[in-house]
Amino acid sequence: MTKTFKTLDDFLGTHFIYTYDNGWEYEWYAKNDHTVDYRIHGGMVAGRWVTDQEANIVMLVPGIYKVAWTEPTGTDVALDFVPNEGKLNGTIFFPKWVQDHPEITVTYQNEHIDVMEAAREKYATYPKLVVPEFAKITYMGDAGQNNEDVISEAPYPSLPDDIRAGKYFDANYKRINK
Ligand SMILES: C=Cc1ccc(O)cc1
Repeated sequence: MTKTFKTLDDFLGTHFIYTYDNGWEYEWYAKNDHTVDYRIHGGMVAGRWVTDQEANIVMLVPGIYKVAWTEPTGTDVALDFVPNEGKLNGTIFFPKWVQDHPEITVTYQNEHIDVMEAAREKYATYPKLVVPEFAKITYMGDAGQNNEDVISEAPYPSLPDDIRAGKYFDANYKRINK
């Protein structure tokens, strides 16, 4: 993708893969102006994936976007995308229980909201683990808004490479092997 991002509309519908400087690899999709989907390929909670997470998404100045949300786990996230420079800055605020029991969150969260809510009541919230990192964007795709094919299956090891190699989506940004 070679476009220059100028407006909020340029950002909405964009699909990203990026690697944080701590080595954690994430895939994230701006599904529409209040919704995000993501998959986690590397790091403390690799294997976790989420669709239809409500988020606040704004453009700060042309081409720079801020996204923030709070999750059923109690994890809070703030991302600042600078796609024209191929980078972002993310801060994740993990409750203590996610640091202590990351495996509970490694699932398709949408089917286990009750498990997340029970864990956040049962285990400790504090002290939180704050992870502020820059990331380099390794893939950008124009998926269009509300595309349910973008984040539609569990992460597996070659998935980011398959996407980057153009083997995962067809010309209409639909999954090839569904
Ligand atoms: C905890 C979710 C999350 C999603 C994307 C990202 O870049 C950081 C955190």
